[in-house]
Amino acid sequence: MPLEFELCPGRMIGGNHPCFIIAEIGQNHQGDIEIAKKMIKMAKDCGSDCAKFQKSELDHKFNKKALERPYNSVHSWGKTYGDHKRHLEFSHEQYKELQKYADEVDIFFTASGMDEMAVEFLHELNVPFFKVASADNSNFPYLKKTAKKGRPMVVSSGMQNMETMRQVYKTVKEHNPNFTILQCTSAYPLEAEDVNLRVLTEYQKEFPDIPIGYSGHESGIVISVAAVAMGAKVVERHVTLDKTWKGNDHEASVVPSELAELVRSIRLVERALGNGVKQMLPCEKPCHDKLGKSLVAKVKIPKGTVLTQDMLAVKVAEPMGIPAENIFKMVGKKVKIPKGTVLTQDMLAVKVAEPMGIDAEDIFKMVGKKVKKDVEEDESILPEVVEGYCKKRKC
Ligand SMILES: CC(=O)N[C@H](C=O)[C@@H](O)[C@H](O)[C@H](O)COP(=O)(O)O
Ligand SMILES: C=C(OP(=O)(O)O)C(=O)O
Repeated sequence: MPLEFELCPGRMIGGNHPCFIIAEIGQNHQGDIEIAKKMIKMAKDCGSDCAKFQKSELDHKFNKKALERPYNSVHSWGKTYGDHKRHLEFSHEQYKELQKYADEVDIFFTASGMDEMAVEFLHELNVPFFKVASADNSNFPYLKKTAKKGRPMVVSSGMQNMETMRQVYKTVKEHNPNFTILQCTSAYPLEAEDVNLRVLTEYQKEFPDIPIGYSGHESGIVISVAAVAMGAKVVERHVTLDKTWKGNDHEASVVPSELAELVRSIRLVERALGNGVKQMLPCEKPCHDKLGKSLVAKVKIPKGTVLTQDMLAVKVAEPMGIPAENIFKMVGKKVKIPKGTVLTQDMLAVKVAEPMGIDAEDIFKMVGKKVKKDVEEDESILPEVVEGYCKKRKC
């Protein structure tokens, strides 16, 4: 059983706990705090566990030239990348307001700290856990500092290979046992061929003592649901109010109806995953009673016969006999008279018996009568065992 830990106050993840679903609002709020609040409410209404943002201290995340680089994309909110990012970045005060709002709405609130200074701020803000965005999974000084703060961590693994992820695991583990690694491919939107859900299985082998999860950027919800079937204990998806809005992530996001369906589907799949113990369940009884196969005699089998396989057939039988799967165990066994058998003369013998059974002189009267309980070979046939047999001459 992979490790489980408390990711948010009162909310465990891993093991058999429900998958933790993160609605990644990211920068899909268009730089508008009212839209951001609407999205927090929407995340809650759709059943997600957490509303997440992206917090950067832009002068720490980017160098000067990177902020000055022209950003000519249709998704740009400014002439330079710096202008674009400044438009989308909420201030500390706005973060406090959003956190308060999330608290009122009753949904966990956090953000990825996109640089060390942002992590400092989020630590002061007392977020329940730190999200490490893919761009920081190779930022080892950041990982070490963040891990040392002692809050649980969700570490994404986009743009990375296994060797570096092993290093990430070791680095975080050294300072903090409570973290999860998410399989992620950083492309927007992500094609199915590039999702690589099997990495989840590899992660679980490589890192058996932490829960694993999935951060998806594909269109639709099916792949994220499949990730849960493959063992993801955390699922993160970008959310939007409109996929056609300006912004790099909207197309790879889910709209409210999809988010609600994603949550429902994940909860359904969780119910369906079960405990892995293969057994016939009580709910299968009606089907088994109607169509379950059992052993029937292919030929007349007199009492005392040693069974061979060619005497037996497998059928839907009324009443149901010995379960079909026991056919090979039956071979070599001697036949007794089972309950309900109509007696024939060759099933009966006359002996000095203990206890004394039906009088020997009644042997012919027995033929054609049914036995009410199983009679073993050589067992006395008592009057009460034979249906309609009356010991007294008068009946
Ligand atoms: C790798 C990473 O950080 N990815 C984030 C999370 O998935 C994204 O939301 C980016 O912030 C976003 O795609 C950037 O778009 P633009 O460059 O238009 O601001
Ligand atoms: C970029 C982020 O996430 P991911 O790498 O999982 O897409 C993020 O959380 O800000």
